[in-house]
Amino acid sequence: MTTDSSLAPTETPATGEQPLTSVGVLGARGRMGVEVCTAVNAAEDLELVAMVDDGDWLFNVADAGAQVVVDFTRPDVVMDNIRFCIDQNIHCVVGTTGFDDQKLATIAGWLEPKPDVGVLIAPNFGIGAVLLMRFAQEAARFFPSVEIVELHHPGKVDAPSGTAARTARLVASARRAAGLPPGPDATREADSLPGARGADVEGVPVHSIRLTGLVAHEEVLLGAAGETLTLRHDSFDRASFMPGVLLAVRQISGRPGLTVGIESLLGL
Ligand SMILES: NC(=O)C1=CN([C@@H]2O[C@H](COP(=O)(O)OP(=O)(O)OC[C@H]3O[C@@H](n4cnc5c(N)ncnc54)[C@H](OP(=O)(O)O)[C@@H]3O)[C@@H](O)[C@H]2O)C=CC1
Ligand SMILES: O=C(O)C1=N[C@H](C(=O)O)C[C@H](O)C1
Repeated sequence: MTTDSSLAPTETPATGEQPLTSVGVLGARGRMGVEVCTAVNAAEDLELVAMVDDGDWLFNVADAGAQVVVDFTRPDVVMDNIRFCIDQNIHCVVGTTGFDDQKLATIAGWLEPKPDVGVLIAPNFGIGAVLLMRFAQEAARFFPSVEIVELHHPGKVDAPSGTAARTARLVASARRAAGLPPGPDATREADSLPGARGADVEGVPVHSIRLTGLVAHEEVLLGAAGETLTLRHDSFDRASFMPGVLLAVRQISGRPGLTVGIESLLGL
């Protein structure tokens, strides 16, 4: 165990005579990759067989016999990595961001001739962040105003964050299902500076902050007459993502096809 989380799904199962699951990590020297390698090394039922940080060495994960690959790389390379793994019959657990419906459909198409291969893509492996998304979805229809603020370390390459984009889509979808307009009740026409009101994700404003000292944080602000509700999640350490990553690594071989998010693995 690499974390002090008490959540049952993160506990290393008793191994007995079970064979170890061979894991390869893509982006192994990155901020997340280092943490994943440490977590896999510490898990009694998993074996770290390949660490890759360069697309040219991708074949290493296949040569090393990886059964599961964990990808924390970059939005511009992750599709090639997933394609390679599917072709090699290797299950994928993907934390890299940047997926839209079109890319997910492409991956689903690649999986069609490979009925035994599983790909799980999660914009956030933090249990608290997953719950925040669920709570925001639940609350969205009760408030005419919803805005999202995501706050991250300055090295983050993408904006808005994958988590904020997914939260906004879930909120918009919950509001549509309730017969409400997806976005807030505020006007945007009079913005005097472009960007002052944030990015527009399916009608929901998303504001991105990059600040030294931060890791990964998100707030969903909901407003109605005379009241507001603020939902906030903070990842102060990348260890917060490891229980979710290990849960996915352990379950992916039993979940063929494409899975988005770890909600179903958590029974949500
Ligand atoms: N789902 C979740 O819970 C989380 C998701 N993330 C996401 O994970 C991704 C990575 O984040 P982070 O670790 O901070 O980023 P880093 O930049 O720290 O790490 C990315 C790593 O990937 C390497 N890399 C680049 N191209 C390839 C390739 N073709 N094959 C293998 N490795 C490659 C990079 O090497 P080099 O530097 O040499 O280019 C680098 O070491 C981002 O999309 C981020 O948003 C982050 C945290 C949690
Ligand atoms: O880059 C990060 O750090 C993170 N990326 C993910 C995202 O874009 O949502 C998850 C988490 O916010 C950390």
